[in-house]
Amino acid sequence: MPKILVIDDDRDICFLMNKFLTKHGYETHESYTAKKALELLEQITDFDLVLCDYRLEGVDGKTMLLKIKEKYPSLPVIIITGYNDLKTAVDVMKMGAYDYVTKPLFPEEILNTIQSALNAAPVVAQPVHSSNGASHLDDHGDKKKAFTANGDYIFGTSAVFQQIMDQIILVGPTDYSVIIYGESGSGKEAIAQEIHKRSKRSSYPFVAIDCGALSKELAGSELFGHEKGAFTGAINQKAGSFELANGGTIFLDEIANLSYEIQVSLLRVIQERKMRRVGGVKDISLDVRILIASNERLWDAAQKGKFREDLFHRFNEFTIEVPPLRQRKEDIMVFARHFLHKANEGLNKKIRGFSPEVEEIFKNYVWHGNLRELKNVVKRAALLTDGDYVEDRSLPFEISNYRKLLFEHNNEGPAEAPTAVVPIRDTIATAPVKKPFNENSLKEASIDLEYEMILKALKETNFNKSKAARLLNIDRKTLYNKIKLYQELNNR
Ligand SMILES: Nc1ncnc2c1ncn2[C@@H]1O[C@H](COP(=O)(O)OP(=O)(O)OP(=O)(O)O)[C@@H](O)[C@H]1O
Repeated sequence: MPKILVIDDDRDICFLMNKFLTKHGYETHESYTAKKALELLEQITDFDLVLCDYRLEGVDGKTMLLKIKEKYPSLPVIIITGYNDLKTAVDVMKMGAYDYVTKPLFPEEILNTIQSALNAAPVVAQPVHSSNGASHLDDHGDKKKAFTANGDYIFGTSAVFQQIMDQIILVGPTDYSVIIYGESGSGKEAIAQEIHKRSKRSSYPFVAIDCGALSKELAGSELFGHEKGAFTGAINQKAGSFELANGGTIFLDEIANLSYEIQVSLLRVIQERKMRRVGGVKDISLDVRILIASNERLWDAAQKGKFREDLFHRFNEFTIEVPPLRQRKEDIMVFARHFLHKANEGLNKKIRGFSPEVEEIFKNYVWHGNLRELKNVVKRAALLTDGDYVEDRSLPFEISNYRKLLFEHNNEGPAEAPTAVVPIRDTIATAPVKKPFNENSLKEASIDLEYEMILKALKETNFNKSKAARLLNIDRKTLYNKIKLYQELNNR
């Protein structure tokens, strides 16, 4: 029976999750505080999954995630977050969370996410064997059909995605290292998997490692393995990711986060094509293709002294740039339909598509969390849809009202004639993390609270900004200034 740790200071949520998950055959343990959760993780060492609220009293989700990952790097962690914290959710994904679910919580949605987290091999993705692809992709020609080999990976229709696809086709069969650049959730790992599938290594493992989630202390052991007794806690001998990937491909996500020492070891492994486990004396021969991903330009990181230049040159054999979803709007509905098709399968539903309003909203929304955000929004909307089409009422408030929430960003001129427009959603997405009870962040916490009140007033007045300002007992200009300040704070 899989063991799940639920961490939430809302006791009702813990209670309900406990009841619901137990009914579905899981053993659950709950904790209302970060401290107790960490104690539980010390006592019970065989949890299969952690479900953790982002805003715990005194500790934010990032710190909590780091602590969990420090001890159990491959334990899947699902973060519970409000839509206001989406930017933060994106960040925790970068740090190795498996996925996030947004409040209000829907048990079925959580169950779905838990099941896919438990079914997903945490590190080693199995070689893919071909099966029938998704039907709606068939009219794109043979070459491209191959991309649906596991029925899961699809291609967009934008010119830029076509170009990415051509690059995958070109570089896939070679043994080149590839650097994949792109925002979080834009599909870098999916591209890496596709490259692997198209290589002669496809029947060997594909191992994905999130370097952002590796603590400095454990990174060596995670990547290169360790011998029994190599350090305190090394109770057994363990093979590292490189060894597991032997013959196949290793994907190092957020590579710039690796410490300098590990970068040195990595260079040695690449140059000599062999490695030693931590505490080991025997060399192990390696034949592994390395694919890497980064949010940050590695050349820039090298200039700042954060990333070794020699390592950069080793990897810099081929580069793929994945633009954010908002810059390839033609892809949005292609992916939305694909995710709906997958959600239908998972939920045993037959939703036929999206209402024209939803399509319009999707095309105009900013998608800071890229494909991952789109996938989660579609999954939830599918869950809430009873009819044939997904309607806008099934979307999160911030998305369905995105246009209404467009906010003038003009301090001086009349509000009616704005010179620039700043989507309020941007400020939501970059909301600073509230750190209650921390003296230093008291100011941030109060700004955050102000922002929530502003959003509430806008909702209550149906987005009439003058009325909202009156309700808040401030003038319109002050309202704009507050939003501007909020955004500046978040852009720091
Ligand atoms: N071409 C695709 N077809 C189908 N699903 C995709 C495709 N690309 C990405 N996805 C889905 O979108 C989500 C995000 O993709 P992925 O994990 O590859 O992004 P990423 O850029 O590696 O994110 P991060 O930097 O946060 O690790 C995943 O659930 C993935 O399955």
